[in-house]
Amino acid sequence: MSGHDAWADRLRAATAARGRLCVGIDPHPSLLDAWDLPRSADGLETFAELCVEAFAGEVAVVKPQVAFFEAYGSAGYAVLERTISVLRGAGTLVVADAKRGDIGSTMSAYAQTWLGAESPLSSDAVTVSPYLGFDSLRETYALAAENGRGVFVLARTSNAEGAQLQGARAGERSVAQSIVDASAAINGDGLSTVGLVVGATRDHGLDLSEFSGPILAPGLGAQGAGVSDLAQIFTGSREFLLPNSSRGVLAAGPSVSALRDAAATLRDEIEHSL
Ligand SMILES: O=c1ccn([C@@H]2O[C@H](COP(=O)(O)O)[C@@H](O)[C@H]2O)c(=O)[nH]1
Repeated sequence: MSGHDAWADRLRAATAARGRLCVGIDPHPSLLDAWDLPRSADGLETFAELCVEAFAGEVAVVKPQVAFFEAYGSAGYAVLERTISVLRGAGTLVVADAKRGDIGSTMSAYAQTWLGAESPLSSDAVTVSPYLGFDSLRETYALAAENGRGVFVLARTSNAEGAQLQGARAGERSVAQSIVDASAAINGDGLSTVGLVVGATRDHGLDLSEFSGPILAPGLGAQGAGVSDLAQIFTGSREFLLPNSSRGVLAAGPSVSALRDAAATLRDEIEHSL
């Protein structure tokens, strides 16, 4: 590492202070409608500003869904840059949900974009897909560790369609289990740079006993998972669990106080249940 606090230490401190909830910023067109905002870059900007006002400094981790910003081209990216920067400036950790995955040489460019210290999109962590090969992400893990950032690798996603690929056998174990085991091996350096994405929507069937890094668990609320499911699904992995809800919280908008209250209520339920 080069002069940065380790990602895992920053994440532990943030969740100890503000709870484990990760709130998503997912500006779905239908949410722009519901918030009486235009389906345009201006509407996106107002949406993001209201979210930032509600969540910055209040919740530990915020996860902007890059797809909904990308949809507006360069103007959308400009909004995303400001969103990330203001959240991070307020001490809220940002996980960019970009789900990047490519051959290693191209991954290096993606890694610089999301984890490089000088990038306008510089985030605390990024989601990545290992399905071009876990080892194609090696340089991404290395850059994350060097810069005190994190990476969340898709292991067992929250959607039902993921089962066919992720549950397929790779020798003695499932493909998803091989991702878990390879991630645990990288974290053997003690930095916990590599986190997993494991959906909260069902029993994942994974052996997480050797994995001590953070686990991002989407699926609460709109996808049907409940807070009461978390403790059972993630037995043994509760300390470093980041349950995620996006639409479930955003449905409370556009009122900033209602958004903040919705996040605080869910966070308290999570802390109580875990
Ligand atoms: O397995 C996964 C990985 C990522 N996601 C993302 O999380 C949010 C969930 O949004 P909700 O509105 O709470 O359903 C969204 O950005 C997904 O792309 C996921 O759901 N499952």
